[in-house]
Amino acid sequence: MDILRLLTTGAKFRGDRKFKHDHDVVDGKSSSSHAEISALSSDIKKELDFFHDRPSPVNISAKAKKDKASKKRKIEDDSGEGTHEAYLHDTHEQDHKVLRISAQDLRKINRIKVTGSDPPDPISSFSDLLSRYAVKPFLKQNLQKHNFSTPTPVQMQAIPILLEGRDLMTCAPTGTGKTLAFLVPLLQELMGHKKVGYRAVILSPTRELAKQVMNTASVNLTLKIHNEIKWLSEGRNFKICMLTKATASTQAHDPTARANYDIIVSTPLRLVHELKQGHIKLDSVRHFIFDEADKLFELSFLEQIDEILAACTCQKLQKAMFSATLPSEVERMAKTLMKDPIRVIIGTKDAATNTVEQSIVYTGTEEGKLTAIRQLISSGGIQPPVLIFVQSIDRAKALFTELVYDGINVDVIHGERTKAQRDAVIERFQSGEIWVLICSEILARGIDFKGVAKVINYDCPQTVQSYVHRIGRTGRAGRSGEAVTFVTKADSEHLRSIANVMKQSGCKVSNWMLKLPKPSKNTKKKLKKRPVTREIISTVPKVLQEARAHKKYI
Ligand SMILES: Nc1ncnc2c1ncn2[C@@H]1O[C@H](COP(=O)(O)OP(=O)(O)OP(=O)(O)O)[C@@H](O)[C@H]1O
Repeated sequence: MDILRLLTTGAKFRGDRKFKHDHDVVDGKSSSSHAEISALSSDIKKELDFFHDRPSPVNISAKAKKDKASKKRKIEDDSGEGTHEAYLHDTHEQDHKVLRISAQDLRKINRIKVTGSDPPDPISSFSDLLSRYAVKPFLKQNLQKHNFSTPTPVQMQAIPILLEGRDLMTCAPTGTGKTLAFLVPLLQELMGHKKVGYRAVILSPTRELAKQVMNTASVNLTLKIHNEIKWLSEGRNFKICMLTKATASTQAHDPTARANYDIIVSTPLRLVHELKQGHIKLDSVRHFIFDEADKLFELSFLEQIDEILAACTCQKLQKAMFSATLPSEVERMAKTLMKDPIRVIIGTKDAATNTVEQSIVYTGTEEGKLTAIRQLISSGGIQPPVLIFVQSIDRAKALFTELVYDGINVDVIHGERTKAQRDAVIERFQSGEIWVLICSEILARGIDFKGVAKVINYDCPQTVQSYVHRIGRTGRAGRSGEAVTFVTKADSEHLRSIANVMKQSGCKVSNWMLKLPKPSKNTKKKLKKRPVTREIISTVPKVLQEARAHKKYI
């Protein structure tokens, strides 16, 4: 028997939940409410509790239990090093218990692994920033105002490292707040410099080069960063140059405006273009952030990264890289650019976020996928908002045509749609007007859609990194999510590595999947160059397909 057939029994769709919750989410009644995060996280295990809404193990320690009346207490520091105050939150913010735990324990509880020379202790609360680093009060106030009460593990460790001026390489799961982890120290540091033009660069990758001149992902990534800078810097006048095709012709060129800007947020291609035109100078840049760093260190970007770094001539250039995946070869390469870097891994390297319930469905054939998705929908197993990933633009269009004919509230985003169309689709998806969004790899990274309930990998991702980033569009900021991956026989080469990711994040996986043979180096190379060839998505007879082709749906 084909072992892949066994996967069919692994199908697990929940039809018991109604749409009400998701309506509330997309209506904004409960989008990213921290009350909800709190409720959800009470169900999750301690190591998954990135957002600390669940009482900490130290909170329920025997010592803490003994002395309930006391607001402030001390826990002996067994390690004898790095003792500091830790705020462990009760459900009511004002009811803090101030405990003393070691840096070691704090790291252990939060699964923070640090290597490198003399790393600073992690912070345990945003208040630590005031007491230890005298950060400007506006940062703490803005965090509070926007309900960010406790740092996530990556923030606990990355913020002090950056505040101490060190270079940093970070790998932390998707949706765990890496953006704030670099923005908080960056804004603090910028407050201390003289305004002399661009002093910080935040680089985000474009999705694909050449053919897909489609910048939705990168534009939205840079937009995400831009938005976070905006609210975090409320009350202060930071000027951000978001380098896109549209803005490049205006703000970046104007020498008076340039002198006032503090931060450039850009993609490598755009920045190199502006450098070559002589429109931008980076000689005052002191801080360099590589967001989605592993993508930026792919071969296709290296030349541009070199050119950009060569333009940053300031002696004191701090570099930091962040990603949810960090392949070893990328890490090796990145290390050569850094000075005595500290390496921070949250949980396990290249792991999926633990807040996503992952499953695999063997569908046999391409046709089987359509049947599976229709079954999923008719059984009430899809709770919006849902993201469906496919392998190519053509497949995105074909699946859209199929699903729209089924009367599903669906739309599609790909490189052949205009920028205005793409922006409109994203806005409608975020507002809840569209329930199901079909997309190519383009939306796999970085995008912080609020409350995506489910990710469906209609086409199996071709690398572990792609899998981790795609499913990371759900289960963000401590919320729970689901991810289903459809596989056919053609995907058998990828199954083992996906099964490993699932196992690492605590999902049930059949042993035989983990025991599948490793693909050879040659096969891996081939797969990298050319993704699996798939049959056309369609259950419609050819005659009808042709008739449809005359109409314009997209
Ligand atoms: N300390 C915090 N408490 C609660 N929510 C937070 C905290 N920090 C960040 N968030 C929220 O978590 C969400 C995910 O953050 P962010 O987009 O920075 O994740 P990420 O780690 O960069 O993910 P990805 O790897 O997918 O890009 C955002 O909505 C952000 O506002």
